[in-house]
Amino acid sequence: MNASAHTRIKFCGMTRAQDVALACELRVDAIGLVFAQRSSRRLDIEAARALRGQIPDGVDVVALFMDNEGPQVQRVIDAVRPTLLQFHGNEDEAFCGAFGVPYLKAVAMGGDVVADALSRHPDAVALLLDSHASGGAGGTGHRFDWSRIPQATPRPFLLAGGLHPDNVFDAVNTVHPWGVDVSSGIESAPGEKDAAKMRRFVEEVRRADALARSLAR
Ligand SMILES: O=C(O)c1ccccc1N[C@@H]1O[C@H](COP(=O)(O)O)[C@@H](O)[C@H]1O
Repeated sequence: MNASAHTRIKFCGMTRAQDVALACELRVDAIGLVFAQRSSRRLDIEAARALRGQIPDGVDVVALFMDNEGPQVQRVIDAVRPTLLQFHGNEDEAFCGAFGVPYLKAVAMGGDVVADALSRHPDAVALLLDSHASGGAGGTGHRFDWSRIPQATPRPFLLAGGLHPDNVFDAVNTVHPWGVDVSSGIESAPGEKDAAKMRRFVEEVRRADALARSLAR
């Protein structure tokens, strides 16, 4: 058990100023802005720049891509200045590392997990274990079978996929992830976050952290 348990929280798919403001007030660790082509939460660069301007130093700004072209990724980096990139598609290590910005790499836990998928990105800051099958998008609200997570992972990992305020306490207690990532579980509609769900989600993660600390004493 970790005596200083602090599970990182990433709120993803933010599209509205009031949601970003509340996420910052709740002191989440990272805010995700989506640039994946097929997403209903996709932002254009101007909207993303405006939201980015609200986010204080110390909160990671994560730009999420899914098989976007390199020049598109670069345009977002130049205009939005994310502190982290998140690659959710079939991007290889060379592509992910080519932009000189630290990155998270999503691993598809929903299909046939290729044995070495977890080891392919030794330079990633962390892996993001999500419920999609390879080639599928995230942000679906579905969870995967957490028992598929190996005992030891080569990088720290964020747990994603189908998390919400009613299951995140169990998730943190069962899986002990480095962080949790949530999108639809704190929404009232795609891209529109629900203030009460955002608050409860953070409270439940911190309740799980407090339990972990008390068990470590
Ligand atoms: O959020 C999206 O629209 C999205 C689109 C394409 C790839 C990934 C996407 N989101 C990521 O998926 C996970 C899981 O989402 P959910 O909590 O199950 O709704 C989310 O954490 C985002 O990082």
